[in-house]
Amino acid sequence: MISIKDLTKVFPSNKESLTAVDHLNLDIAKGEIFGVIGYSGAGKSTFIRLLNRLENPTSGSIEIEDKDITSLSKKELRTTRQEIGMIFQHFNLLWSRTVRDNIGFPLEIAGVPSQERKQRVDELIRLVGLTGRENAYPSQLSGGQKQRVGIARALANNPKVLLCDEATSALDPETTDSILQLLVDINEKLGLTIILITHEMHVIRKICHRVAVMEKGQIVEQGDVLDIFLHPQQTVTKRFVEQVMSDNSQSESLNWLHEHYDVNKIIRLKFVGETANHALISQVAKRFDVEINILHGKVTQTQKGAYGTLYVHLEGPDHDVQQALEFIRSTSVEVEVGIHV
Ligand SMILES: Nc1ncnc2c1ncn2[C@@H]1O[C@H](COP(=O)(O)OP(=O)(O)OP(=O)(O)O)[C@@H](O)[C@H]1O
Repeated sequence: MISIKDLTKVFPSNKESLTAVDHLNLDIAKGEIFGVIGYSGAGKSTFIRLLNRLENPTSGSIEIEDKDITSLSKKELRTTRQEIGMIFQHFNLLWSRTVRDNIGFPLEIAGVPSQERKQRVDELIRLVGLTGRENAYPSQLSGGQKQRVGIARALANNPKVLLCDEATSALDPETTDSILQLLVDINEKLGLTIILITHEMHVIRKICHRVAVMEKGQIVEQGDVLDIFLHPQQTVTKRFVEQVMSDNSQSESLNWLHEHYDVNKIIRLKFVGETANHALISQVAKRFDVEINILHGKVTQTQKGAYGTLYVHLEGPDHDVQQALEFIRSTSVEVEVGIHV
């Protein structure tokens, strides 16, 4: 649905020009929730602003449903922009207008007659869960409610794609969850393609189907969210995955394990799907003359299913331990012997 080829944005400057987006190539399918993650300065904001031509590219092309939006005239661009909704970290609402009038604003600009506008605004208010707050002003709303207004406004003209620029970065964790859930609901209900940029891996984990990792204006790694979490290749990706996987209790537990067990007998199992490990552990215990103790584990949910890591300790005659390990390796579970903290 969206095909980006060799997209480049150079900001000229007196001293040295800066390449914020550097020959970026990406394809995004219809109905996907696609996340782009990167640290500050990676070029994410520039990239997303190129997608709706808030920035003009230096070179390259962006096709949305076979229309190259990099070669549109100003007039064509005005109508095409209605097909691309956008929400922002700081909401960008009109402070002197009520909820209803903020949501109706893009419809006014598009010349929608007032009766039809009213109907559409009512629908959108219900969709984003703002019933009862229609006549409030932005200053009277919580952060989550403001973002709901932002989402309703972005959806007003039935866009083909919704761009989210760090849409939950200004919100507390609970409100973040409710806004992310709203985005998932909208994606499922309307089949809307969503592209979001973020520096927070838990946002990617919770709602994205696929993810691209951006560094120095380029995409250095991309794939299904579950694959990226299980097999991150690049250093930057590994750091992002650790944001979600590691927590204090985990590193404390691993330190404790290191002090109390022979490290060569600690096995890390990586598995996909919650049930796999339960069946596996009991099978190993039944088939082989080994004692298997579960030491520590964590299961993480993504939009594409669960994955987890389990630390176990195997005790028994060497031969049996080796056979048990071979058996585990023959399943889809990955085995790493001798963890290092
Ligand atoms: N209008 C501009 N003029 C000159 N340089 C710019 C402009 N906008 C962005 N840049 C530069 O381009 C690079 C990428 O910035 P960008 O804001 O796209 O990154 P980002 O990944 O979104 O980071 P952040 O989350 O901090 O905004 C940075 O070095 C930034 O200073």
